[in-house]
Amino acid sequence: MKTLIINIKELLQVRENNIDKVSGKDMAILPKIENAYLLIEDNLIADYGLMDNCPKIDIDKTIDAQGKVVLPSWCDSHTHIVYAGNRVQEFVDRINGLSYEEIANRGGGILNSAKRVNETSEEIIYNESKARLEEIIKQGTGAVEIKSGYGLTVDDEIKMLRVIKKLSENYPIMIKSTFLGAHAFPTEYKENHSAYIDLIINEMLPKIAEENLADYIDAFLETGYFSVEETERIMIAGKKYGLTPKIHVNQFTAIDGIKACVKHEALSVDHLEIVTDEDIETLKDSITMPVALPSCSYFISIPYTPARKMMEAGLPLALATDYNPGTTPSGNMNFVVATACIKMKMTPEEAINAATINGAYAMGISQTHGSITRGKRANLIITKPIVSFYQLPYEFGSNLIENVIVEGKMI
Ligand SMILES: N=CN[C@@H](CCC(=O)O)C(=O)O
Ligand SMILES: [Zn+2]
Repeated sequence: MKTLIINIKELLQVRENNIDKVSGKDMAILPKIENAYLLIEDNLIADYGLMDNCPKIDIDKTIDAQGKVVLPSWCDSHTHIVYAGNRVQEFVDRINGLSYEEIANRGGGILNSAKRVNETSEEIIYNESKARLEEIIKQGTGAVEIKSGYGLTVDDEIKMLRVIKKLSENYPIMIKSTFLGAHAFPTEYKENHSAYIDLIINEMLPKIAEENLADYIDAFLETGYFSVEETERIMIAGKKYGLTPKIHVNQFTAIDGIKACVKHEALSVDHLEIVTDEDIETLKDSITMPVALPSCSYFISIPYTPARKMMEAGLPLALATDYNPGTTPSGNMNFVVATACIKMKMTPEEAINAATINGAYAMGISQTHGSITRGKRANLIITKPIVSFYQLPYEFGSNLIENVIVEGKMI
């Protein structure tokens, strides 16, 4: 099957030779071709170039993109879209003055969602989660990482991971699965942390590995959650089963967690609302991708990741949604990109690099996703007619996406 997109006003993120990520000053460069064509063969990008060189060959379908921008789909490297119910009441409680911490201390927060997962069947959780997945696909997400972490028992963590697996079997987009048993301590382990970590290591991990249910391992490294030492135990154990760490860290406090994550070669460190100069030094020359989650900062009114400072220090940065019922009930990557521009002062070029190729890196798929490169997956966003790609973050509340293509097929 051959599909040809013609008359593309701007074809963005064109990388003749594949790169795995962009860092520092290079983040400001978003290579593009104006008045371009793009040829898709089956599920892959076969060719692209100037319209003047558009191939005259037999094709099955032509799409005229006059006035429109085409770019690689968003790569959302951090979500928790498998959950049950919602936490609308906590949202209202926060408006009325309670903090995230106060709500968690009353048994709300992550433990609230864990209770809901426990009471809800796998089938219902699947149905609720697939609706979220379908929504983000329409919003331009072409690859997504999904975490467990609202189970917190052997059976319920496995239940969540099975739902993730089923989603990846039933939907065409790339889904990477992350085991987040270390998301919070269940009430019965509040005074006995090491027993819960033993449960993760000795019971959850072997079962997850046996059923091949996860690609990555995560922990919430934060004051009041998992300490540096506890997270190190989790990272070491996960690696024994081939699960690379991707860690929640520096959301509310900086407690030297990033150093431990870099030491254990985490693929990404995510949140980073609070970042010290030492953290930045630690991340330099590491393989670990810093990931910012601006919709979370927006929703629970916490600081934004200091993106400019990090990029000026030469670091790469990825952007993701953090779609979850507590701190970010939105999986809209367009809003993430706009908020990064508006609140974190990232340029549109930097934000799009962060949401495509760097997002792909943060879930280990930058060889196949995240740029317009021959041989990569044909996962594309086609916008409505717009003046330039700058209009995407500028009209932050509008849906400027006309079509999405996943694995070569229009959705
Ligand atoms: N911070 C830890 N985990 C999630 C939120 C968890 C929740 O409140 O349900 C996050 O990334 O923001
Ligand atoms: Zn998260």
